Amino acid sequence: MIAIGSDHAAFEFKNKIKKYLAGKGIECKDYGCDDTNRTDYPIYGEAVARAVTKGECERGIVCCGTGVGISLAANKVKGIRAVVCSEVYTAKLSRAHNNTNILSLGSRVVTIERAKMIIDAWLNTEYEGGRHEKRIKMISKIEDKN
Ligand SMILES: O=C[C@H](O)[C@H](O)[C@H](O)COP(=O)(O)O
Repeated sequence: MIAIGSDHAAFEFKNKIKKYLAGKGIECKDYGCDDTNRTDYPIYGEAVARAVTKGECERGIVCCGTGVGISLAANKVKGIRAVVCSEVYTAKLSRAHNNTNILSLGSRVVTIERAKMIIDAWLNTEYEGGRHEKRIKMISKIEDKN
């Protein structure tokens, strides 16, 4: 199950992503927003992040105008590693090396066709572990200092 969320700027974009994932047989749970009325991305970034850390969903996809604000909000939740991507290479490496658990996309930055390619790369790449594990643990330790 993938948790998904957006602000108003990416509402239509999110719906296209949901349709794309449904076509692939991937289930999504939508944490809002529910229309194009202007709203605030931290609400949805946090909601998706908590769905992931609570284990309601395995991973999350969030979207706002640039993908930046909503990823910043998600990254404030302990245990979240959210990445903003506008190309496939970073999406793949963020999984393989950084074990990202939330993908963030900017509806005003990438086309929906590019977003689909980024999503496919991100969903289909496994974390490699090994030498990267120590670094992920170091990130967790930074959280513990807060
Ligand atoms: O990082 C923030 C996002 O790109 C927001 O989607 C954006 O700031 C919303 O802008 P506006 O309220 O002008 O639609």
